[in-house]
Amino acid sequence: MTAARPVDAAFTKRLPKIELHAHLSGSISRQSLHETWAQLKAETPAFSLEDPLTAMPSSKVDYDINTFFPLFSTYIHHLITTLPALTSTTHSVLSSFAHDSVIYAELRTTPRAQPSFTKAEYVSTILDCIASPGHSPLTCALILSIDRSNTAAEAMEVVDLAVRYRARGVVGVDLCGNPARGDVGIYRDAFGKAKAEGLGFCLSCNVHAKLIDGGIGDHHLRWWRGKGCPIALCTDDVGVFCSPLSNEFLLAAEHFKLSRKDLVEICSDSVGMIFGDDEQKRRLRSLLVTFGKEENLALDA
Ligand SMILES: CNc1ncnc2c1ncn2[C@@H]1O[C@H](COP(=O)(O)O)[C@@H](O)[C@H]1O
Repeated sequence: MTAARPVDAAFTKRLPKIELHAHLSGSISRQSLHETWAQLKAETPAFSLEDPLTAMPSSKVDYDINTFFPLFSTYIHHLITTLPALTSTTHSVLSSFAHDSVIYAELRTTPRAQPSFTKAEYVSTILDCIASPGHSPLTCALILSIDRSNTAAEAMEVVDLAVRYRARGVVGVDLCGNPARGDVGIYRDAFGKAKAEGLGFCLSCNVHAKLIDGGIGDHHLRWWRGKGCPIALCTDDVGVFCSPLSNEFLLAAEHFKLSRKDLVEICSDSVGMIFGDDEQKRRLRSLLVTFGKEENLALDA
């Protein structure tokens, strides 16, 4: 029977997936970073940053809590310093998700200012990319992150930007950055305002950066699934860890003995967790139902 066929990479690739936790700068591929670097190098020959293909070799994915966060603060963020670079890297992220059959993504990013743009322009430019056609059937929403290195005033600025750009697709705020740093208590007012404004927020951790003990099999997915809790599989930083969402589904199927039907059900559960509106939820559910029929999977109604 079709439903009993084992999960394979082709199945998880074509499965219409929901990405609820991806950091924008961490989702940029090495190739896209390299193209940005080459452009900067051509414009400014004195530009001294190392080529991403050398600084982040494709075989290197073993970043841990000590090396992961400095990768952004000392390197990746120094490559995205112009609005054209932000635009091209954002489009490359959207295109990669679309090619991996992601049908809805909530991208998160910390508003950053540079000499050539303000934090508001940073957010607005990303929203322009998200709104532009060309990545169908992927649709995206934006979550603005408070980084644990932010001051209380900067955190409030993030929430103010989220409120200002809500009508253009900002759906929530989150807390990101090195969990070993800072005192999150200073963000009480900022999160209080986000809550009062009805913005969504969520938090996470992962295996690769050694933010949990053990390996994939020890992930808390097993515990939550056993409790009947809906779960969502997400990538966090596909540009750094090189594990697209389709691969996360494949790993989950292998390590937790999940069937094709289980994986579609995880996607359906994820739909219930999006910050998007009911119309968006209906669109995603309909795509999943169609997929289930095409794959001959006996899904619950
Ligand atoms: C491994 N799990 C994680 N835990 C916590 N924070 C993370 C993270 N992965 C990424 N970030 C946060 O996202 C920023 C990069 O994207 P943006 O420049 O904001 O788009 C990083 O600086 C880090 O603070």
